[in-house]
Amino acid sequence: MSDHSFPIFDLGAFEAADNNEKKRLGAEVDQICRSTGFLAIANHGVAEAAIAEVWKKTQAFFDLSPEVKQRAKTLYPGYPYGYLGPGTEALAKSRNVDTPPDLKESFNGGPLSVPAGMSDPEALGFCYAATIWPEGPDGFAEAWKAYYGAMEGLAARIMRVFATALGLDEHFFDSYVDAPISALRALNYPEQHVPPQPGQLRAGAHTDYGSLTILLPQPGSKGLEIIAPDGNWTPVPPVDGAFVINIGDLMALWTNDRWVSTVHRVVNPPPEEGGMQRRQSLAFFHQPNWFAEIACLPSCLRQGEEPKYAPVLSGPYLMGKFKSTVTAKAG
Ligand SMILES: O=C(O)CCC(=O)C(=O)O
Ligand SMILES: [Fe+2]
Repeated sequence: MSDHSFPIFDLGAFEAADNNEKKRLGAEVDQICRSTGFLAIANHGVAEAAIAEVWKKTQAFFDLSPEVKQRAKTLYPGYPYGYLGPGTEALAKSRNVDTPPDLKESFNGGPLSVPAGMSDPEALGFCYAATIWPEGPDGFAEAWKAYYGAMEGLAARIMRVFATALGLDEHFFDSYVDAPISALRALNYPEQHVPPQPGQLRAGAHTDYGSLTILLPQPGSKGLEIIAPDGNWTPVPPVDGAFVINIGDLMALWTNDRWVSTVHRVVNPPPEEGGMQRRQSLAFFHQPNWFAEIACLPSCLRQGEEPKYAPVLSGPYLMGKFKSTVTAKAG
Protein backbone atom coordinates (compact mmCIF):
# COMPACT_ATOMS: atom_id res chain seq x y z
CA MET A 1 0.00 0.00 0.00
CA SER A 2 2.87 2.39 0.77
CA ASP A 3 6.38 2.42 2.17
CA HIS A 4 5.37 4.78 4.96
CA SER A 5 4.43 3.40 8.33
CA PHE A 6 1.17 5.34 7.93
CA PRO A 7 -0.89 3.60 5.23
CA ILE A 8 -1.85 5.48 2.07
CA PHE A 9 -4.72 4.16 -0.04
CA ASP A 10 -4.97 5.06 -3.75
CA LEU A 11 -8.72 5.51 -4.27
CA GLY A 12 -8.49 6.15 -8.02
CA ALA A 13 -6.53 2.93 -8.52
CA PHE A 14 -9.12 0.98 -6.50
CA GLU A 15 -11.98 2.33 -8.57
CA ALA A 16 -10.22 1.53 -11.84
CA ALA A 17 -9.30 -2.01 -10.75
CA ASP A 18 -10.98 -5.27 -11.76
CA ASN A 19 -12.90 -7.30 -9.19
CA ASN A 20 -9.97 -9.46 -8.11
CA GLU A 21 -7.73 -6.48 -7.59
CA LYS A 22 -10.52 -4.68 -5.71
CA LYS A 23 -10.77 -7.67 -3.36
CA ARG A 24 -7.02 -7.64 -2.82
CA LEU A 25 -6.99 -3.90 -2.05
CA GLY A 26 -10.09 -4.32 0.10
CA ALA A 27 -8.28 -6.96 2.17
CA GLU A 28 -5.54 -4.41 2.87
CA VAL A 29 -8.14 -1.92 4.10
CA ASP A 30 -9.67 -4.66 6.25
CA GLN A 31 -6.27 -5.18 7.91
CA ILE A 32 -5.86 -1.44 8.56
CA CYS A 33 -9.37 -1.15 9.99
CA ARG A 34 -8.73 -4.13 12.27
CA SER A 35 -5.63 -2.42 13.66
CA THR A 36 -6.28 1.37 13.80
CA GLY A 37 -8.86 2.40 11.21
CA PHE A 38 -6.71 5.42 10.34
CA LEU A 39 -5.34 5.80 6.80
CA ALA A 40 -4.68 8.43 4.16
CA ILE A 41 -6.72 8.61 0.95
CA ALA A 42 -4.71 9.73 -2.05
CA ASN A 43 -5.80 10.14 -5.69
CA HIS A 44 -9.23 11.16 -4.39
CA GLY A 45 -10.26 13.44 -7.25
CA VAL A 46 -11.54 16.26 -5.02
CA ALA A 47 -10.93 19.55 -6.85
CA GLU A 48 -7.95 21.48 -5.50
CA ALA A 49 -9.91 24.70 -6.00
CA ALA A 50 -12.70 23.53 -3.65
CA ILE A 51 -10.12 22.76 -0.96
CA ALA A 52 -8.22 26.03 -1.44
CA GLU A 53 -11.43 28.09 -1.26
CA VAL A 54 -12.72 26.50 1.95
CA TRP A 55 -9.31 26.98 3.62
CA LYS A 56 -9.28 30.62 2.60
CA LYS A 57 -12.83 31.38 3.77
CA THR A 58 -12.64 29.47 7.05
CA GLN A 59 -9.32 31.07 7.96
CA ALA A 60 -10.78 34.51 7.19
CA PHE A 61 -13.77 33.66 9.40
CA PHE A 62 -11.61 32.62 12.35
CA ASP A 63 -9.56 35.82 11.90
CA LEU A 64 -12.66 37.94 12.59
CA SER A 65 -13.13 39.51 16.04
CA PRO A 66 -14.77 37.38 18.74
CA GLU A 67 -17.83 39.68 18.73
CA VAL A 68 -18.42 39.19 15.01
CA LYS A 69 -17.89 35.42 15.21
CA GLN A 70 -20.32 35.20 18.12
CA ARG A 71 -23.08 36.54 15.87
CA ALA A 72 -22.99 33.14 14.11
CA LYS A 73 -23.04 31.22 17.39
CA THR A 74 -25.13 28.10 17.95
CA LEU A 75 -28.64 29.01 19.11
CA TYR A 76 -28.47 27.20 22.45
CA PRO A 77 -26.25 24.64 24.23
CA GLY A 78 -26.47 21.40 22.27
CA TYR A 79 -27.55 23.13 19.03
CA PRO A 80 -25.42 21.40 16.42
CA TYR A 81 -24.55 24.11 13.91
CA GLY A 82 -22.96 27.51 13.77
CA TYR A 83 -20.02 28.92 15.69
CA LEU A 84 -18.83 27.26 18.88
CA GLY A 85 -16.44 29.58 20.65
CA PRO A 86 -13.56 28.73 22.99
CA GLY A 87 -14.56 26.86 26.13
CA THR A 88 -17.71 25.22 24.78
CA GLU A 89 -16.71 21.61 24.22
CA ALA A 90 -14.63 18.92 25.90
CA LEU A 91 -14.48 15.82 23.69
CA ALA A 92 -13.12 13.66 26.52
CA LYS A 93 -16.54 13.96 28.18
CA SER A 94 -17.95 11.66 25.48
CA ARG A 95 -15.91 8.93 27.21
CA ASN A 96 -16.94 10.10 30.70
CA VAL A 97 -13.58 11.73 31.38
CA ASP A 98 -13.88 15.14 32.98
CA THR A 99 -11.35 17.62 31.57
CA PRO A 100 -11.18 21.39 31.14
CA PRO A 101 -12.63 22.54 27.78
CA ASP A 102 -10.73 21.84 24.58
CA LEU A 103 -8.51 24.72 23.36
CA LYS A 104 -10.31 25.32 20.10
CA GLU A 105 -13.15 27.04 18.33
CA SER A 106 -15.19 25.63 15.48
CA PHE A 107 -17.75 26.38 12.83
CA ASN A 108 -20.23 23.64 12.05
CA GLY A 109 -22.73 22.97 9.30
CA GLY A 110 -25.18 20.21 8.46
CA PRO A 111 -26.76 18.56 5.42
CA LEU A 112 -27.31 20.82 2.42
CA SER A 113 -30.96 19.81 2.06
CA VAL A 114 -33.79 18.03 3.90
CA PRO A 115 -34.90 14.81 2.17
CA ALA A 116 -38.42 14.89 0.71
CA GLY A 117 -40.95 13.53 3.19
CA MET A 118 -38.74 13.89 6.27
CA SER A 119 -41.11 14.82 9.10
CA ASP A 120 -39.48 13.37 12.21
CA PRO A 121 -39.45 16.23 14.75
CA GLU A 122 -36.19 15.14 16.35
CA ALA A 123 -34.45 14.88 12.99
CA LEU A 124 -35.78 18.25 11.89
CA GLY A 125 -34.83 19.86 15.21
CA PHE A 126 -31.35 18.37 15.37
CA CYS A 127 -29.49 17.25 12.25
CA TYR A 128 -31.68 19.23 9.85
CA ALA A 129 -31.59 22.37 11.99
CA ALA A 130 -30.46 25.49 10.14
CA THR A 131 -26.78 26.30 9.84
CA ILE A 132 -26.19 29.75 11.33
CA TRP A 133 -24.15 31.35 8.58
CA PRO A 134 -21.63 34.04 9.46
CA GLU A 135 -21.96 37.55 8.03
CA GLY A 136 -18.55 37.24 6.45
CA PRO A 137 -16.28 36.72 4.69
CA ASP A 138 -18.02 37.06 1.32
CA GLY A 139 -18.42 33.71 -0.38
CA PHE A 140 -18.14 31.70 2.87
CA ALA A 141 -21.40 29.75 2.40
CA GLU A 142 -20.64 28.99 -1.28
CA ALA A 143 -17.16 27.65 -0.50
CA TRP A 144 -18.55 25.67 2.47
CA LYS A 145 -21.32 24.04 0.46
CA ALA A 146 -18.99 23.15 -2.40
CA TYR A 147 -16.59 21.42 -0.01
CA TYR A 148 -19.43 19.73 1.90
CA GLY A 149 -20.80 18.38 -1.40
CA ALA A 150 -17.36 17.10 -2.37
CA MET A 151 -17.02 15.33 0.99
CA GLU A 152 -20.45 13.67 0.62
CA GLY A 153 -19.34 12.27 -2.72
CA LEU A 154 -15.99 11.12 -1.38
CA ALA A 155 -17.56 9.47 1.68
CA ALA A 156 -19.98 7.51 -0.52
CA ARG A 157 -17.01 6.22 -2.54
CA ILE A 158 -15.10 5.25 0.60
CA MET A 159 -18.12 3.35 1.93
CA ARG A 160 -17.89 1.22 -1.24
CA VAL A 161 -14.27 0.46 -0.40
CA PHE A 162 -15.40 -0.50 3.11
CA ALA A 163 -18.10 -2.83 1.76
CA THR A 164 -15.49 -4.52 -0.43
CA ALA A 165 -13.09 -4.72 2.53
CA LEU A 166 -15.78 -6.55 4.51
CA GLY A 167 -16.32 -9.04 1.70
CA LEU A 168 -19.76 -7.57 0.92
CA ASP A 169 -21.21 -6.35 -2.34
CA GLU A 170 -19.58 -3.02 -3.18
CA HIS A 171 -23.00 -1.32 -2.95
CA PHE A 172 -24.03 -2.93 0.34
CA PHE A 173 -24.00 0.32 2.32
CA ASP A 174 -25.55 2.48 -0.42
CA SER A 175 -29.11 2.35 0.94
CA TYR A 176 -27.90 3.19 4.48
CA VAL A 177 -26.11 6.32 3.33
CA ASP A 178 -28.24 7.77 0.52
CA ALA A 179 -29.59 10.56 2.76
CA PRO A 180 -26.67 10.94 5.15
CA ILE A 181 -26.82 13.33 8.11
CA SER A 182 -23.15 14.23 8.04
CA ALA A 183 -21.67 17.37 9.58
CA LEU A 184 -18.76 19.46 8.45
CA ARG A 185 -16.67 21.14 11.10
CA ALA A 186 -13.93 23.71 10.55
CA LEU A 187 -11.60 23.78 13.54
CA ASN A 188 -9.23 26.46 14.68
CA TYR A 189 -6.76 25.78 17.46
CA PRO A 190 -5.45 29.24 18.39
CA GLU A 191 -1.96 30.16 19.48
CA GLN A 192 -1.56 29.39 23.16
CA HIS A 193 -0.54 32.56 24.95
CA VAL A 194 -1.19 31.09 28.39
CA PRO A 195 -0.20 27.58 29.46
CA PRO A 196 -3.01 25.00 29.26
CA GLN A 197 -4.64 23.85 32.50
CA PRO A 198 -3.73 20.36 33.72
CA GLY A 199 -5.40 17.83 31.43
CA GLN A 200 -6.39 20.48 28.89
CA LEU A 201 -5.74 19.63 25.22
CA ARG A 202 -6.64 21.05 21.84
CA ALA A 203 -9.01 18.10 21.44
CA GLY A 204 -9.42 15.64 24.30
CA ALA A 205 -9.15 11.89 23.74
CA HIS A 206 -12.25 10.59 21.97
CA THR A 207 -13.56 8.33 19.27
CA ASP A 208 -15.68 9.63 16.42
CA TYR A 209 -19.33 8.65 16.55
CA GLY A 210 -20.35 7.93 12.99
CA SER A 211 -19.36 5.74 10.09
CA LEU A 212 -16.29 7.59 8.90
CA THR A 213 -14.47 10.89 9.35
CA ILE A 214 -12.65 12.63 6.51
CA LEU A 215 -10.07 14.90 8.02
CA LEU A 216 -7.98 17.53 6.34
CA PRO A 217 -5.33 18.83 8.71
CA GLN A 218 -3.69 22.08 7.66
CA PRO A 219 -0.76 21.11 5.40
CA GLY A 220 2.31 20.27 7.46
CA SER A 221 0.48 20.60 10.81
CA LYS A 222 1.18 18.35 13.75
CA GLY A 223 -0.65 17.36 16.89
CA LEU A 224 -3.09 14.62 15.87
CA GLU A 225 -2.33 11.41 17.77
CA ILE A 226 -3.93 7.97 17.93
CA ILE A 227 -3.60 5.11 20.38
CA ALA A 228 -1.70 2.55 18.31
CA PRO A 229 -2.34 -1.19 18.79
CA ASP A 230 0.69 -1.31 21.13
CA GLY A 231 -1.18 1.07 23.46
CA ASN A 232 1.10 4.06 22.87
CA TRP A 233 0.06 7.50 21.68
CA THR A 234 1.41 7.78 18.13
CA PRO A 235 1.43 10.88 15.87
CA VAL A 236 -0.47 10.80 12.58
CA PRO A 237 1.88 12.40 10.06
CA PRO A 238 0.60 15.05 7.66
CA VAL A 239 0.30 13.50 4.17
CA ASP A 240 0.55 16.06 1.35
CA GLY A 241 -2.38 16.07 -1.04
CA ALA A 242 -4.26 13.32 0.81
CA PHE A 243 -7.13 13.19 3.29
CA VAL A 244 -6.76 11.36 6.58
CA ILE A 245 -9.75 9.16 7.24
CA ASN A 246 -10.76 7.18 10.28
CA ILE A 247 -13.67 4.96 11.08
CA GLY A 248 -16.12 5.85 13.83
CA ASP A 249 -18.11 3.96 16.45
CA LEU A 250 -20.84 2.88 14.04
CA MET A 251 -18.37 0.89 11.94
CA ALA A 252 -17.23 -0.88 15.12
CA LEU A 253 -20.86 -1.62 15.95
CA TRP A 254 -21.61 -2.79 12.41
CA THR A 255 -18.59 -5.13 12.45
CA ASN A 256 -18.97 -6.38 16.05
CA ASP A 257 -15.59 -4.78 16.88
CA ARG A 258 -13.73 -6.49 14.04
CA TRP A 259 -12.92 -2.91 13.09
CA VAL A 260 -11.75 -0.49 15.75
CA SER A 261 -12.90 3.05 16.31
CA THR A 262 -9.55 4.28 17.53
CA VAL A 263 -9.17 6.80 20.33
CA HIS A 264 -7.46 9.97 19.13
CA ARG A 265 -6.70 13.48 20.34
CA VAL A 266 -5.02 16.72 19.31
CA VAL A 267 -2.15 17.68 21.61
CA ASN A 268 -0.91 21.17 22.41
CA PRO A 269 2.07 22.61 20.54
CA PRO A 270 5.28 21.97 22.52
CA PRO A 271 5.82 24.61 25.24
CA GLU A 272 9.55 24.51 24.46
CA GLU A 273 8.66 25.82 20.99
CA GLY A 274 6.59 28.60 22.55
CA GLY A 275 3.19 26.96 22.13
CA MET A 276 2.42 29.50 19.45
CA GLN A 277 1.59 27.40 16.42
CA ARG A 278 -1.97 27.95 15.36
CA ARG A 279 -3.54 24.92 13.70
CA GLN A 280 -6.58 24.52 11.51
CA SER A 281 -8.35 21.44 10.27
CA LEU A 282 -11.53 20.42 8.48
CA ALA A 283 -13.41 17.39 9.73
CA PHE A 284 -16.29 15.83 7.82
CA PHE A 285 -18.22 13.44 10.04
CA HIS A 286 -20.04 11.04 7.78
CA GLN A 287 -23.20 9.69 9.40
CA PRO A 288 -25.72 7.22 7.88
CA ASN A 289 -29.35 8.24 7.22
CA TRP A 290 -31.35 9.31 10.29
CA PHE A 291 -33.44 6.14 10.28
CA ALA A 292 -30.68 3.74 9.23
CA GLU A 293 -30.58 0.81 11.65
CA ILE A 294 -27.01 -0.13 12.43
CA ALA A 295 -26.90 -3.75 13.55
CA CYS A 296 -24.09 -6.30 13.60
CA LEU A 297 -23.40 -7.60 10.08
CA PRO A 298 -24.02 -11.37 9.98
CA SER A 299 -20.76 -11.79 8.04
CA CYS A 300 -18.86 -10.35 11.03
CA LEU A 301 -20.16 -13.02 13.41
CA ARG A 302 -18.26 -16.26 13.72
CA GLN A 303 -20.29 -19.40 14.32
CA GLY A 304 -21.74 -19.38 17.82
CA GLU A 305 -20.82 -15.74 18.38
CA GLU A 306 -23.41 -13.21 19.56
CA PRO A 307 -23.61 -9.53 18.61
CA LYS A 308 -21.91 -7.44 21.31
CA TYR A 309 -24.15 -4.42 20.83
CA ALA A 310 -27.86 -3.83 20.45
CA PRO A 311 -28.83 -2.21 17.13
CA VAL A 312 -29.09 1.59 17.10
CA LEU A 313 -30.75 4.16 14.87
CA SER A 314 -28.13 6.43 13.37
CA GLY A 315 -29.80 9.80 14.10
CA PRO A 316 -30.95 9.36 17.71
CA TYR A 317 -27.62 7.68 18.53
CA LEU A 318 -25.65 10.64 17.18
CA MET A 319 -27.84 13.13 19.01
CA GLY A 320 -27.21 11.44 22.36
CA LYS A 321 -23.45 11.32 21.82
CA PHE A 322 -23.23 14.90 20.63
CA LYS A 323 -25.07 16.35 23.60
CA SER A 324 -22.74 14.59 26.04
CA THR A 325 -19.75 16.78 25.11
CA VAL A 326 -21.35 20.17 25.62
CA THR A 327 -19.86 22.11 28.53
CA ALA A 328 -21.87 24.32 30.86
CA LYS A 329 -20.66 27.42 29.05
CA ALA A 330 -21.86 26.34 25.61
CA GLY A 331 -23.96 28.49 23.32
O1 LIG B 1 -8.26 18.56 14.24
C1 LIG B 1 -7.96 17.38 14.08
O2 LIG B 1 -6.94 17.04 13.47
C2 LIG B 1 -8.82 16.26 14.63
C3 LIG B 1 -10.09 16.71 15.29
C4 LIG B 1 -10.94 15.55 15.74
O3 LIG B 1 -10.50 14.45 15.91
C5 LIG B 1 -12.38 15.78 15.95
O4 LIG B 1 -12.82 16.94 16.00
O5 LIG B 1 -13.12 14.77 16.06
FE1 LIG C 1 -12.11 13.01 16.09
